[in-house]
Amino acid sequence: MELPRLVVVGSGVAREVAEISRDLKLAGGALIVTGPRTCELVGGEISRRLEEGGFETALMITKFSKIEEVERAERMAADMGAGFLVGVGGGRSIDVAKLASVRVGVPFVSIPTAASHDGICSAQASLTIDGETTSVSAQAPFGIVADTAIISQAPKRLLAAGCGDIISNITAVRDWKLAHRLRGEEYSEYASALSEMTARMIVETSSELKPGLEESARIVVKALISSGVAMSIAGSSRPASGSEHKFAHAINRIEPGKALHGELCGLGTIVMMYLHGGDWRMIREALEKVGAPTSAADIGLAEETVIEALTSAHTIRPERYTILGSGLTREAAAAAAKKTKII
Ligand SMILES: NC(=O)C1=CN([C@@H]2O[C@H](COP(=O)(O)OP(=O)(O)OC[C@H]3O[C@@H](n4cnc5c(N)ncnc54)[C@H](OP(=O)(O)O)[C@@H]3O)[C@@H](O)[C@H]2O)C=CC1
Ligand SMILES: O=C(CO)COP(=O)(O)O
Ligand SMILES: [Zn+2]
Repeated sequence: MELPRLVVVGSGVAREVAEISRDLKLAGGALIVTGPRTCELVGGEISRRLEEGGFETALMITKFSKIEEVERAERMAADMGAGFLVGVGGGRSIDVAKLASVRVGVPFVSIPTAASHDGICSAQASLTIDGETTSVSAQAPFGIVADTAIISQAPKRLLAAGCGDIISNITAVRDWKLAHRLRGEEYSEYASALSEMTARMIVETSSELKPGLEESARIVVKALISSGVAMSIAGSSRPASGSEHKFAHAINRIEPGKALHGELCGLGTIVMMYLHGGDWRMIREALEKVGAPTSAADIGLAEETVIEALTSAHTIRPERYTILGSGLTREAAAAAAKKTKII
């Protein structure tokens, strides 16, 4: 079980990045992997603070979490002889830095700029390899620096997406239990209990979570970290990624970049909860309260895309057994989507 050495969550903590790096006994240059927007907002500042603290830095701007970008980061890290990698931004930048760091054999520091995904703390990286979203074993961040002053100022869609990614743990755990019972898949009570409890806490506080509030950013970031710990306990993304994630990945395969990861996972959770015979209205209400989309129309998806994703989702990572089993018929997919009002 790989867990971070140090997790710092609070207002203004990004300013202490050099001191935190020294506390972690990090040495040598830092390759900072960041996105175009997040570089402007935070990445440049992190670089300046590290340089002032005596660390040499180089910046790599990435737009895609693709394996080619990981290879580019590896080359840049090797050229500068980086002692550690830093991911500054959303899930894509963090995943690229995370996987490149383990391939180079150096530690990795995670600096999220939004509470939008639970890869902040996980030891997995989700990347596009040969056009497919693939979950790759990487390493847990050595340190996490989550500055709630920065995170609370991110666009409100990102916070809502983060809630969707956490709420999706409810169906992910149901799928895991099903696979354990039907297929004898290895199962961890601790990982599943932590994952489920984290999701329940977000459902219970959903009416209090407001964009722009540091307290809300803190609650969601801590839940995302907790979800990442559940993945570390399991040694895979199983406690946080089931049928609803397959649906999200299927949508991305049909219409890439149409919506945020957590938004699609939230939408998928509504319909997968229905298939599990659970309280899908409770999921829908919680998503509504946090301002996340609850229908295809909310994110500009065509009904046909949703039906196609529902009927093809089981083909994604087929070894991961879920409620989708060997697939839904077109009629069943359309009926489930209509019943749950996602189309
Ligand atoms: N490894 C794991 O365990 C997990 C990985 N993931 C992966 O993470 C990704 C999803 O992450 P997500 O963060 O939703 O998506 P992105 O990384 O694509 O970020 C979405 C957008 O938000 C922008 N952004 C981030 N922070 C701010 C901010 N403070 N202010 C303004 N804009 C900001 C980014 O800017 P910029 O253009 O600068 O990047 C980007 O354009 C997916 O690829 C998913 O597969 C998700 C869950 C778990
Ligand atoms: O997104 C994840 C957990 O929230 C994990 O991603 P995968 O679906 O790629 O395993
Ligand atoms: Zn996810």
